[in-house]
Amino acid sequence: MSADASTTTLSVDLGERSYPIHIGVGLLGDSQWLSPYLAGRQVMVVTNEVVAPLYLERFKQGLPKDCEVREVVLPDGEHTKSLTSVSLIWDALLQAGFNRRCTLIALGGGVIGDMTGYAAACYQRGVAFIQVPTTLLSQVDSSVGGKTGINHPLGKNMIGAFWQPKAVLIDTNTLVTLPPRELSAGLAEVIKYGLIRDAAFLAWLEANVAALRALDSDALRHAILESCALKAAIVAEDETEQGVRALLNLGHTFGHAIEAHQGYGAWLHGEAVGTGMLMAAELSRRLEWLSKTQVERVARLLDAAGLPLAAPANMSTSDFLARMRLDKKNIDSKLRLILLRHLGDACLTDQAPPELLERLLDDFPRD
Ligand SMILES: NC(=O)c1ccc[n+]([C@@H]2O[C@H](COP(=O)([O-])OP(=O)(O)OC[C@H]3O[C@@H](n4cnc5c(N)ncnc54)[C@H](O)[C@@H]3O)[C@@H](O)[C@H]2O)c1
Ligand SMILES: O=C(O)C(=O)C[C@@H](O)[C@H](O)[C@H](O)COP(=O)(O)O
Ligand SMILES: [Zn+2]
Repeated sequence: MSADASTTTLSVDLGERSYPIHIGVGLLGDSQWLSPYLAGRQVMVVTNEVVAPLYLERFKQGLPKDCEVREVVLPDGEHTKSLTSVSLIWDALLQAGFNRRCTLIALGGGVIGDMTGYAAACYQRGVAFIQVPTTLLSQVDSSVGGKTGINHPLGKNMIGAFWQPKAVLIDTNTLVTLPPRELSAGLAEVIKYGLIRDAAFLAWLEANVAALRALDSDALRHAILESCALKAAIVAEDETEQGVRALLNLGHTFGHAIEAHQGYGAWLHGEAVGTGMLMAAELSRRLEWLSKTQVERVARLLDAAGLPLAAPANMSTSDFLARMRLDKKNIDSKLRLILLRHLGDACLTDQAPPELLERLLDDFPRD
C-alpha cells in the first residue's frame, strides 16, 4: 500500500493483469491517475443520464489534453443492464472509428461498470477499460475483480466475461450526492465482507454504521479501504471463481432470485443481497452452525444499515427455488449456497438438505 497526502493505492495482484485501486478525495479532476493507461489516446467515457450532469464535465477536465475524448450517456437503472445498452456503446465506438488501442472509462455505479467492462471485453476482441465508480456499492465491490456482464430476463448477470480493468479510480467525494437508499444498498456488500472473512471488521461496522450513513468521511474511507483490500486479496487468489471467490456470493443466490423475480430495479441489488444474507444466516442456524443470538446480530446490523429484513410478499417458496436452480454456482442439479460456519467465516456447500431449505423459504418473513 502506498500513500501521498490523501490518496491510498491498493493493488490487485494478477501477474501481468495486475492493476491499482486509487482511493482518495477529489481524484476525478486530476489527470495524473489515468494518463499512464491512455497510451492509445482514444477515450470513450461511458456514463448515464444521472451521473453525467453531476460529474462528466469535471471528469473530462481531468483527462490529458491530447486525448480524443468521446462519451456515451446511457439511460439509468438496473433494467437497462442489457444487450441494448451495450450495443449503444459498440455503436459509439465504431462511429468514432476507435481502434484496438482505445480505452473505455466507466463513470458511474455498478450498472455502468458491468456494462462498460463487458463492452470492452468484446470490442475488437478486447480493449482496455478503467473503472471510475461513483456509488458506494461500486467503490467497495463491483469496480474490483473483473466480473463484467448484463442481465437476462431469466437471471442476473447471465451473460458476461471476466475482463479486468487497467485501473480503478475511487473519488470518495462522489458519495455526497448519492441518495440514502443507494448508500444503504452499498453497505450490504460492505457487511458481506465482515460476514465472510473478517469478524473484527464486522464488529467495527456495528460500531460505525451510523457514522457511515451520516457520510462521515473517515468512516467511509476506512470501510472502502477494508472492503477493497478484502476483495483484492480474494480475487488475486481466485480470479475466475474456481474456489474461494464464490464466498463473495454470500446472499446472492437468494438475492439474485429476488431481483429477477421482482423485475430488475424494483429491489436494489444491495437490498436483495442484504435480505439474502439474512436468509443464509438463518439457514446456517437451522444447520446448527450459527446461534439465534448470532442471527439476531446480523439482522440488527442490516436493520441499522437501512436494509430490508423480509422477503417480498409476492414470492413463494417455488418462485425462489425456480430462480435459485438457475444460479451460476450450481453444478449438475445440486444447489450450492454460501453459508456461515461462524460470523466472519463462510463456506460454499451443497450439503444443506433440500427440505431444510424449503422450510426456510416457507417460514422466512415476507414484507
Ligand atoms: N461486477 C461485480 O463484481 C459486481 C459486484 C456487485 C454488484 N454488481 C452489480 O452492480 C449493480 C449495482 O450497482 P450500484 O448499486 O452502483 O447501482 P447503479 O449503478 O444502478 O447506481 C445506483 C444509482 O445511483 C446513481 N448514481 C451513481 N453515482 C451517483 C452519485 N455519485 N450521485 C448520485 N447518484 C449516483 C445511478 O445513476 C443509479 O441511479 C448491479 O447490477 C449488480 O449486479 C457487480
Ligand atoms: O466479485 C464477485 O465474485 C462477486 O460475486 C461480487 C458480487 O457482489 C457481485 O454481485 C457479482 O456480480 C455477482 O456475481 P455472479 O457471478 O453471481 O453474477
Ligand atoms: Zn453483489
